[in-house]
Amino acid sequence: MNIFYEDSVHFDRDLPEFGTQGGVHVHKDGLTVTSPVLMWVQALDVILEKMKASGFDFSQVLALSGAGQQHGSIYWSAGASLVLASLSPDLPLHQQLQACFSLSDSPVWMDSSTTTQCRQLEVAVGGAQVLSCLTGSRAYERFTGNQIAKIYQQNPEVYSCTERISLVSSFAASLFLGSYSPIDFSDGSGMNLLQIQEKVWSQACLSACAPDLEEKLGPPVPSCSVVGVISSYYIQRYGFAPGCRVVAFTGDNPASLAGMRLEEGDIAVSLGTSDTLFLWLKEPVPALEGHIFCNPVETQHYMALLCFKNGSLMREKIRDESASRSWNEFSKALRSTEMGNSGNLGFYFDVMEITPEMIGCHRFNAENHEVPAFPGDVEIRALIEGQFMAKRIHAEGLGYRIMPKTKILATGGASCNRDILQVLADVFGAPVYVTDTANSACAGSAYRAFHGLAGGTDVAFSEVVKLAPNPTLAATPTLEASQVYKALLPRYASLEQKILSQTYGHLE
Ligand SMILES: Nc1ncnc2c1ncn2[C@@H]1O[C@H](COP(=O)(O)OP(=O)(O)O)[C@@H](O)[C@H]1O
Ligand SMILES: O=C(CO)[C@@H](O)[C@H](O)COP(=O)(O)O
Repeated sequence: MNIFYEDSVHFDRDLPEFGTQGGVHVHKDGLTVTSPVLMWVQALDVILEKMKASGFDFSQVLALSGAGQQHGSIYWSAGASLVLASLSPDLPLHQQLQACFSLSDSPVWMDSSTTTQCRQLEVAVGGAQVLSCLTGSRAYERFTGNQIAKIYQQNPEVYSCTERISLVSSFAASLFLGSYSPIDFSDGSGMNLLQIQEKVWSQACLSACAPDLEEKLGPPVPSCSVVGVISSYYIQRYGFAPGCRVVAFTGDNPASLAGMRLEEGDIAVSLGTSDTLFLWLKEPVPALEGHIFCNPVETQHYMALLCFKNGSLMREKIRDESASRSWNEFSKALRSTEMGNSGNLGFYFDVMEITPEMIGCHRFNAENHEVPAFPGDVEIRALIEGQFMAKRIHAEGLGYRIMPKTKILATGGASCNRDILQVLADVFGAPVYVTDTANSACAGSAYRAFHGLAGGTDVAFSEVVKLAPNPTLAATPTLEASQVYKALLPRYASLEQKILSQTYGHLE
């Protein structure tokens, strides 16, 4: 349960021949975003060579797993499986796999060029909410089904000579297996193709996207499945032990949930440039916002992902306006104002928010009258309480329920601010812990490999990782907090609805 080796390859710097920026190519339309698939293959060569040069003892590895950005897709050309199965240990992977891809540039999660296909998919299945109930999300441009539909429509010849489509995660697993790895349920939930309850491909979605798609995807598997053993290529070239198990790879966010060791009822709050919430859900309520994925460590459960665009940048703006650009002053304001802010509530969205779709600043006094401004201290508390009430309300909208054992794991830049974390603990009525999640997706992949090795679905993940380092307690809810927020939360929710209906009324 200790991390003893870490290394990385930086695509732009270490593989400059591919000419990427931030690991991707943004195309002229500004919407299409791809990465060269051979760059990813070569990155694996580079990292394994680095490990070998450092003296890493591959023979000690009993099992491995991994994670990849969600939604991105790889198109293997006809005959590629034969090449994959007969790799020569004398040559690096990238030299041998050059002719294996029917599409050399893989669409990645940043791509937003498939709006047409999204609307087509929603119409085909009976609407956005129906699609969300089936697959956990309404149609999103980056979700793989819509990407596949675009390729089929715009490049039918590429589609027809593709024998297999992988996600980034199952692609990387395939490289280690020397054969096509199945897609796991959790990362498979980011495709708008998988029925998250039944855990089978949705025939309605498949046929709305492209013909013969089921055979190109292969059957999906539980995320903790052992999908095979390492290919002889790695045994001969790097000294892996024969029989080293490969546990299904998954998406980076599901792997982070495993790395942070979330359990039922827990919530991870990343307070970075944007704020992101990961939730562990037992009974999901798919909605038109957020994403519900199958849970990567407990097959019968779910996880949800909610993104709030107005995170730290909004906090910085209010800090600059109301706390002389100082986090210390900002904290002082939080400490000098009372929970509930004497009934003053605020909504602060500098840029168009995702959850919910809203822009602008709105302030309400205790009588629910909109007011133009608050005193500095009140403004700061209104911002932080408002941000956390919105998180709780939208999480509960997806089926999230706070339980007596709920833990909140806070990460990201603003998680160093104990006064902000105190408000988080108070609004949720649950203790807040801080955790170092740098590389949590990698740590989560190692934990998942261990889980798969220990028996997968037959063994509780929490049992397998119980000796991992624990997060640190940072804030516990104040005694009267639950009373205060019990009254404020419904008020916040109804004011949010009021602003939304005014906005939509205005747009109409
Ligand atoms: N003491 C602090 N209090 C509140 N926010 C802080 C504090 N220190 C840093 N931050 C915020 O952390 C943000 C960076 O968070 P980080 O997780 O590194 O972002 P990213 O999403 O880019 O990885 C900065 O934008 C800053 O506003
Ligand atoms: O699109 C999503 C989640 O839906 C992204 O979170 C991708 O999974 C990429 O991950 P990062 O680059 O942000 O780690």
